[in-house]
Amino acid sequence: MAQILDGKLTSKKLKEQIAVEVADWVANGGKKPHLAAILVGSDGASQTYVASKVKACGMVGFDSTLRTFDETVSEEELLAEVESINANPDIDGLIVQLPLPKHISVEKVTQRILPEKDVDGFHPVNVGRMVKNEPAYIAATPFGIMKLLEEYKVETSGKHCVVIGRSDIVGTPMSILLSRKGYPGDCTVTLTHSRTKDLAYHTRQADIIVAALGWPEFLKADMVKEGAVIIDVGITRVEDANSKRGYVLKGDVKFDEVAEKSSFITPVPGGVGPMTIASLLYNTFLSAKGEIYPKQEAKL
Ligand SMILES: Nc1nc(=O)c2c([nH]1)NC[C@@H]1CN(c3ccc(C(=O)N[C@@H](CCC(=O)O)C(=O)O)cc3)C=[N+]21
Repeated sequence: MAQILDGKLTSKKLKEQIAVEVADWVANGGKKPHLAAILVGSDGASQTYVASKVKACGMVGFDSTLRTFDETVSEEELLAEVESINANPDIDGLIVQLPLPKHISVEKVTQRILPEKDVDGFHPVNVGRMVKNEPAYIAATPFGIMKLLEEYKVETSGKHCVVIGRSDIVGTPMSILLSRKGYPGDCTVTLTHSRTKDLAYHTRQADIIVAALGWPEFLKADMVKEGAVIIDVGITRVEDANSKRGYVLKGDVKFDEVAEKSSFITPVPGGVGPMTIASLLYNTFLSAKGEIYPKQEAKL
């Protein structure tokens, strides 16, 4: 039976640590970190995630600003909001919650955010710097997974890691971070996707599997080697009349049967999701301290 990689507990520890450091920073004259979030439309999941982020800011002593727009907002209006936040010296970090409506270009919006405020790590400058192992904001989900592996001292050196899903936000950066030199890294990585032939052939060889394809309960026990480490990034709302909310959350892993075979496994909820939020706070604090992109000296 696998040991649970408890993201809820680990994120709580991380947030407590951030709260202590922020209090100290502010007591020593540092500026209170401030995260701004832009939310477009009324998707239930997006609203939940953004609300969690805003709440988490309060818990660690950050200021937060939430700007919401109707899904009919024009691209131009959204870009103008991004620019206004870029120009606001009090705001350290800006995230634009994805997905965006079809008429708005994610690329355009992402590229308009100043790299030094891009605490999501989605801007090409941050992606490029991450790839080159230069100081960068690292996307919160892969960063959170790295921290979780570290917390539980999961061995990664020389391990074969199979990542399922090649998204910009999770699968691709995850494959890069895990293949990096050092801990947690030094993995041999196979990045698989919807065109991969015989996916189960690959996953059965894996010491570590990162499932990030967004297909509820896709990864079954017969696709997993005995003793593998399982990271479940999926979080899909599946209709369920028996549940009070009308849905249940399902990961990309068939948890019960895979847990019996694996050595470590992340649950959904309570695994990768909370680590994403803690990592976003971490990045925002780095920004406030000027630790990735030095802040301009205040002119007296
Ligand atoms: N610009 C941008 N940045 C993101 O980081 C971003 C995004 N857009 N769009 C969507 C994805 C998804 N994401 C999650 C964050 C927290 C949980 C989370 O806290 N989940 C809880 C459960 C929450 C619930 O009850 O629904 C858990 O797994 O325990 C999940 C998913 C951030 N994303």
